[in-house]
Amino acid sequence: MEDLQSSLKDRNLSVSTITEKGRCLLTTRDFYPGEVIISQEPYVCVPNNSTVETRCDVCFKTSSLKNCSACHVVWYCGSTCQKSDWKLHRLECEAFSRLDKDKRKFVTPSIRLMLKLYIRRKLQSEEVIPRTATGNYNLVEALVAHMSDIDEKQLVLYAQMANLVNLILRWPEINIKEIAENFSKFACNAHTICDSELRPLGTGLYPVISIINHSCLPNSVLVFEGRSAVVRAVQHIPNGSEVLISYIETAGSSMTRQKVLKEQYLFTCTCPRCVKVGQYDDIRESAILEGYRCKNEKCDGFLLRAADGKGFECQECGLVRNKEEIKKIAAEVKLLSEDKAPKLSSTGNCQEAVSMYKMIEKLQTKLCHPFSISLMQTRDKILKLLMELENWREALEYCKLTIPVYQRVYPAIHPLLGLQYYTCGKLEWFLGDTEEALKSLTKAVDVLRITHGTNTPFMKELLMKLEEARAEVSYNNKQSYDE
Ligand SMILES: C[S@@+](CC[C@H](N)C(=O)[O-])C[C@H]1O[C@@H](n2cnc3c(N)ncnc32)[C@H](O)[C@@H]1O
Repeated sequence: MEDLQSSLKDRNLSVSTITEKGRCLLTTRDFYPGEVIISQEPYVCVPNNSTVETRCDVCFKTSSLKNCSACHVVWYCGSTCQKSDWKLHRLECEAFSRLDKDKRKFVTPSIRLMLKLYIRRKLQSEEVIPRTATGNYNLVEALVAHMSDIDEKQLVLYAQMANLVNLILRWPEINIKEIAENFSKFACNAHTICDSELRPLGTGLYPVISIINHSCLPNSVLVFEGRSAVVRAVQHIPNGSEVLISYIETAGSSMTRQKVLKEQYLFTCTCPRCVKVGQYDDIRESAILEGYRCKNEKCDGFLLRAADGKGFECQECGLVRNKEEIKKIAAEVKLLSEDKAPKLSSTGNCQEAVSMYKMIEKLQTKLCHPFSISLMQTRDKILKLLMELENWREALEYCKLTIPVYQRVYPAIHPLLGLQYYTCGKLEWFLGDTEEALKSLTKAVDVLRITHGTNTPFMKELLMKLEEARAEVSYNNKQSYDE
């Protein structure tokens, strides 16, 4: 802990404790939007490999992969990554090689993350690899596990997974109860590693980043540069403040956010958004984001349960929508969106998937408020499919439909909003509307330079596109002036 405090002191940070939250990370100077507060390499990480997608175990690339010729479980993109991983993989490889082929299919990413945790711990204690102030097993021991808060079913699952880890490693000194507790620690401390466009790639444990608590209105954002976790300020954070990130998708209503936080992270959030639960403004916002639309298509009022319980009443014009009618459409939406449409997308049937999602969109337009999050999510799916089909014009129409909802549900500096502006800009550029592209790319850069910095290949490409758009607009303006 002393090592950690002194390492954090050099970065103008310190660890403290808050009664209702446990440990927290505090600033010891002011931080400004876009500044890196802290970055950390993973203590352990794994790609989310499955039968449909495989990534290099070290850099998470998907191209030119070869699997380890001894265990056939782990994949690398080349000898550089393979060699850099050998000290750690050697022990894992021995263990996998002992396993029957049919047992190897039980080696999920979570099991591998645990195996890697124990291997790293062993190698550090034997001084085969160095321990550092921000990368050592003591920091893992300090993570919250919430063992007394999790339900019986979950405990049984963790115990089964711990047994499997024991079966694979076969180390006499192993403590199964401790492994089960570590699975619980993973559940509320591990982070999903994403690429710059926030597509999930893997899972990692970053024990210092894990000290940072949650807010639904955070002052910082966590992004990844390769495997490194980077926390940047999204607003001015005065000296002595708590650094806060969001653990979840914050677009949902307070009730939805609270439910997710309670289920996965086992706490009740009291951030400035959550304290408003039950207040009129919060009820109204929830009804807009997750509720139904008015029967009168021209009215954009929000609906609340009618006093007689038989329907939902528009708070603007007083019209009541029948509960049974709503139930019927909602059931249709559920069937199509949870079953039929995902099946079509996952089998690469893009055109048919677009048609199916458009049917869902039509139903949701009848059912939901125009600012509904589920309608926005359906349109986002259509947008992505249309981009795969290279139907730029229609994709742009869908992108434009989603932006007002993004602007409503996310703060002005939020990576998802920046990325949506970027998509819009790219589509406008492809379609030759350079002036509009310049506006959208400028908005994207204004957000993403704060959340993502300016040094990654992703940001360099965006900045280059912006420069190109600027040059083209000024060339076009000059041409029309000369004429
Ligand atoms: C990743 S850890 C954060 C660090 C943690 N406070 C600690 O002592 O190690 C996540 C856990 O911290 C606590 N936590 C995080 N944000 C919180 C908040 N806003 N209010 C209350 N507890 C919070 C919850 O117990 C949650 O499961």
